[in-house]
Amino acid sequence: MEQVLALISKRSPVIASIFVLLTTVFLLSRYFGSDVYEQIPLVGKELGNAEKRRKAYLDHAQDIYQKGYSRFKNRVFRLTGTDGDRIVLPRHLVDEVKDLPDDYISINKAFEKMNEEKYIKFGQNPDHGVFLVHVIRADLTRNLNRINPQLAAEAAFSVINELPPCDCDDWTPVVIYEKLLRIVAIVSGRIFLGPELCREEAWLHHAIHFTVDVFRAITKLKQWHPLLRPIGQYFIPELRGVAEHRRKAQEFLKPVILQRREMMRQGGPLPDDMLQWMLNKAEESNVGDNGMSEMLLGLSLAAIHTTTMTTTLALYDLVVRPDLVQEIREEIKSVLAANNGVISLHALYDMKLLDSLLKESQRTNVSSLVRFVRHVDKPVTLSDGTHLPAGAIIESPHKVILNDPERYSNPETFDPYRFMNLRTGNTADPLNYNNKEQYQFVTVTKDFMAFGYGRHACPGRFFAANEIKLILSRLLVEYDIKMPENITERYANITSGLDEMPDTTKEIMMRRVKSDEG
Ligand code: HEM
Repeated sequence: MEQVLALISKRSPVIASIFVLLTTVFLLSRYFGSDVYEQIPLVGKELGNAEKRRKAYLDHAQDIYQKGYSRFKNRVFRLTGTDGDRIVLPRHLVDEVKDLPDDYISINKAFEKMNEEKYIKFGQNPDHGVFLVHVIRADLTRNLNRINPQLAAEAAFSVINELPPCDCDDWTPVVIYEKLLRIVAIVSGRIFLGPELCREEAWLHHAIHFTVDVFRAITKLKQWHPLLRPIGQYFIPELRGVAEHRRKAQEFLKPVILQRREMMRQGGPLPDDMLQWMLNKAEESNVGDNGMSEMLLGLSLAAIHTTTMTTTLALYDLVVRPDLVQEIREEIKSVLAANNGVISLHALYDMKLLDSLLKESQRTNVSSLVRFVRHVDKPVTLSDGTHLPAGAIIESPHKVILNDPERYSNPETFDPYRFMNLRTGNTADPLNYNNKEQYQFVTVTKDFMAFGYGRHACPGRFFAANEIKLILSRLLVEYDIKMPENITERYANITSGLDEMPDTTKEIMMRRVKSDEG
């Protein structure tokens, strides 16, 4: 070894350093791969050492979760992910830990690890996260009824403004993800920053690309071994993009925040948007201007990517089913007619087939194979005797649960009516919920965690659900959609590690509905 080192260090000190580093990584990965959680069965042992299991996880994580679930459905098991071992809890134990205090089981530390905080540098003070969730619950969700007309107006405007003209007589190919990204950013921005700023390119560009670069950078970082990520970061241009977009977005927000503070001092009427609701509470919660702009960016990050992905996935499911497009369009039109043409909260609630389609789309396109990811801050012993050591990552195997025939009959079939029929009692409920409204799109249960579970379940889901329904209903009333010539299959999702994402490069064909049909 010494001879090898001497030889290469003579030639190049850089190569020598890399050699030393790789050797260290190899030795450490053997160490980290050793059974630190011996009592918990390891799935995928036969794949080889920790590094081999990590690589297998990047390529076919779903098979490993499926294997673990088939063997240990109601027991704890573990597997090796991109960042070391992960402990997978059965549903009844998720219910047990969800009630533990945050200083035992933390979502923040899990987010930091999952989202590579070390390199992305969200910079979010944990108190800001608590503040943001509080404003979303107390102001955004509680006022959905009041803000719905603004949301509906912005959806109507931006759908037509952002999509190409798509002449009524000609089908036009549209890369729909790109368009939805802008539409979602504008419609969300209407409620986050108000009607003037939500369409400002200076904000839109950086809010959108900050979000896109963050998620791309995370995916790329995960390809590197954890110990090599300090080097890997320099090969990921999106990380520089993240820093640049954050800086530019903050430059944009600074004078906006100052102007709002001035308006508050003058005591005149104040805007009715998320920024203002946050500013109204900022003093009592000790949040400064920099924290405010960090939070607005964090809000866009939480809202834009998730909402765009969910809408794109549902459209991909819909566009290959022309009869369903027609049926949903008729539902929208009849609900509109019954509500004097106004898409009120009540009207959205009545769109039960659309709601069911969205939930079935989430069931079959999971975005992430796991949910309820938490970091164990203080050791915990569960009722079955399992010891969760401090530092462990725990989770629920979301995708395999959604494909378990005991919970969802014929899980391999995409059934857009599934959740509508369960809600109305048209099909028997294998889960025997007392309240069949548990099958609504926004409801979280231990059998359906698309929006998470427990006290940290997504607080923005009510807003997101309304926004998605408003955008899709406007799009379907204004446009015909179909697949391009000679393509009949739904566009396949792209998978890597835990992620299952829509292919964001795909086109669908669009045509403006002739006005007498509209
Ligand atoms: C379809 C769109 C969305 C999806 C699929 C989604 C999904 C999720 C999930 C899975 C979590 C983690 C929950 C857990 O682990 O228990 C979460 C947390 C969160 N989401 Fe969403 N989300 C969406 C839209 C939004 C929107 C529009 C907002 C803001 C208005 C938002 C704000 C948040 C926040 C602040 C958290 C952290 C909650 C906490 O730490 O307590 N999300 N979301």
